[in-house]
Amino acid sequence: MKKITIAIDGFSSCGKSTMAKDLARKIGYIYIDSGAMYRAVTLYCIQNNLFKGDDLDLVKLEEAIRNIKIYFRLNETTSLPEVYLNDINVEKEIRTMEVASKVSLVSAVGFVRKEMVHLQQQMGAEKGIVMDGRDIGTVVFRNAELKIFVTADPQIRAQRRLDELRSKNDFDTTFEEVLENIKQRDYIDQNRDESPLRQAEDALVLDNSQLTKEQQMQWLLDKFNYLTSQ
Ligand SMILES: Nc1ncnc2c1ncn2[C@@H]1O[C@H](COP(=O)(O)OP(=O)(O)OP(=O)(O)O)[C@@H](O)[C@H]1O
Ligand SMILES: Nc1ccn([C@@H]2O[C@H](COP(=O)(O)O)[C@@H](O)[C@H]2O)c(=O)n1
Repeated sequence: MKKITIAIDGFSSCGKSTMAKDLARKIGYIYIDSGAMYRAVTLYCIQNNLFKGDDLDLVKLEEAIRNIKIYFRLNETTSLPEVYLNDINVEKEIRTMEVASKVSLVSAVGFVRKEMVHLQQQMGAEKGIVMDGRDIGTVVFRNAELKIFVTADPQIRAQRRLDELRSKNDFDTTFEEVLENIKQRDYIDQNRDESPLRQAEDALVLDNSQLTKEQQMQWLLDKFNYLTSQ
């Protein structure tokens, strides 16, 4: 069967990667979490002291950006791609609240986006890919055959993320901190000049506030099956 490109965009912590990962596994496509790439650049900025508070040293970052090597490698046990920053697996380090609190500042920078989009387009050149993010259907793969825009109530998103943090033994972060981070990232992502978070005109919208993971997966699979049976 001819492979297609699937773009899943939407708000922070609304379940995009859960859906994208599950679908890719079911249909045998490559899965790419584009947010992990922006998180990896942010981790680089933190590790190299490019932040003074919320001020980012753009001159140093621009000098460094071409030497920041980001790629994915499959974890043989989980069969999921994991992100590498300059040859080090940083899959765990990029998921901290510190990175989450700074990533939208980094992803708003034009030259950072240019580099990441270029890499993402290379990864999807052969199709057969499910990529999730903020600008996949509007910028990275404008011609994607299937575009999904996911949303959910912020309070529900925050509770899901908090449950996840608790399951990873983070008992320090509060519900209010998670909610604030989600709202702040949504605001910056929607209001930045470079590729702001928008629903593509040809995207199908899914509000999964009241859906289980299984229900949202079935919804997505139905859309995929319908499209590829045409
Ligand atoms: N329908 C659902 N019901 C309950 N929990 C869900 C549902 N979908 C996803 N989750 C959980 O919500 C949390 C956030 O999901 P996920 O990481 O997939 O979101 P995301 O949109 O990719 O987030 P981010 O933009 O921050 O990367 C995860 O803990 C996930 O297991
Ligand atoms: N295509 C994308 C993907 C992500 N971002 C930015 O990265 C942040 C982290 O992404 P998650 O999916 O891991 O939450 C996100 O808040 C965006 O600022 C982006 O700009 N474009």
